Amino acid sequence: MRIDVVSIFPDYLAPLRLSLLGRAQEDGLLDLAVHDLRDFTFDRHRTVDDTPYGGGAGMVMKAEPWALALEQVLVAQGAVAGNAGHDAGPVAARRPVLIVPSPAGAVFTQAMAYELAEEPTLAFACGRYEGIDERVLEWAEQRFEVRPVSLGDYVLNGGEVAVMAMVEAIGRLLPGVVGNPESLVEESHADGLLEYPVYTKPSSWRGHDVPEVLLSGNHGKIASWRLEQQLRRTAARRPELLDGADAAPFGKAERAV
Ligand SMILES: CN1CCCC[C@@H]1Cn1ccc2ccc(-c3n[nH]c(N)c3C#N)cc21
Repeated sequence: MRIDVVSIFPDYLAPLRLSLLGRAQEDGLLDLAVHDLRDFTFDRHRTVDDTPYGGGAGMVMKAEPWALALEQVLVAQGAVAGNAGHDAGPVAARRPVLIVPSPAGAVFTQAMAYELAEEPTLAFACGRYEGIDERVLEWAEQRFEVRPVSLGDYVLNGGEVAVMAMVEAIGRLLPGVVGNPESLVEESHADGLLEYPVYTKPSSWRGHDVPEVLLSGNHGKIASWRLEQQLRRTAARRPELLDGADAAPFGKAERAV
């Protein structure tokens, strides 16, 4: 998978070069390109923002630098020929996905991560200030499948943190990135439930003991205990998830904790 990220703070994305995703890039499983939006400005101050029409606090990100940056992304992702002129207009049949982090977007979910992990390319537009001139999204709609996405119901200062989280959630699903793909199956949200509690040595620690069933070697009992823990945790912490999960083994009575 190729991922292109456009930001005025490219160094914010540096942690994506570390750990599992860094190894994935070294192994050729993931190709990550980060573009500085200011490289697509031509004034002395490399201006990317201006005052909002209609008044109001703050500044809005100017449209032209974004169009130039996203046109370069289209070329880099092979969606258009490199010699396409300025604003070459609508492009190839398959429009690459452009994710625009925004508090006004659809909330990012594990299901979305799985869906996006199937894409050959992804592009991310990290806004700042009060946001990006809306006409950029209108312009981009003819060239990308534009997806406004929110990390959650709280306000950040820009899109970079959201992109870091989304790229990690998506990247770890790519084949070969996580050492043991089995571990992807049992984790939170993979089956619609929160994950069960985990323990390691010593079996007794400061008066706290590991649940006996986990020391029994009885894999059937361990599996049942873990599913029960998932259901109890989900019922207690995220009851709204239980409507979509496979909670058949337990009636509503067992779900209440
Ligand atoms: C604060 N400031 C004025 C109010 C509107 C937002 C703006 C800041 N800001 C600019 C671009 C931008 C992109 C994403 C987010 C964002 N916030 N919360 C999320 N879950 C987000 C995502 N994903 C915030 C952003």
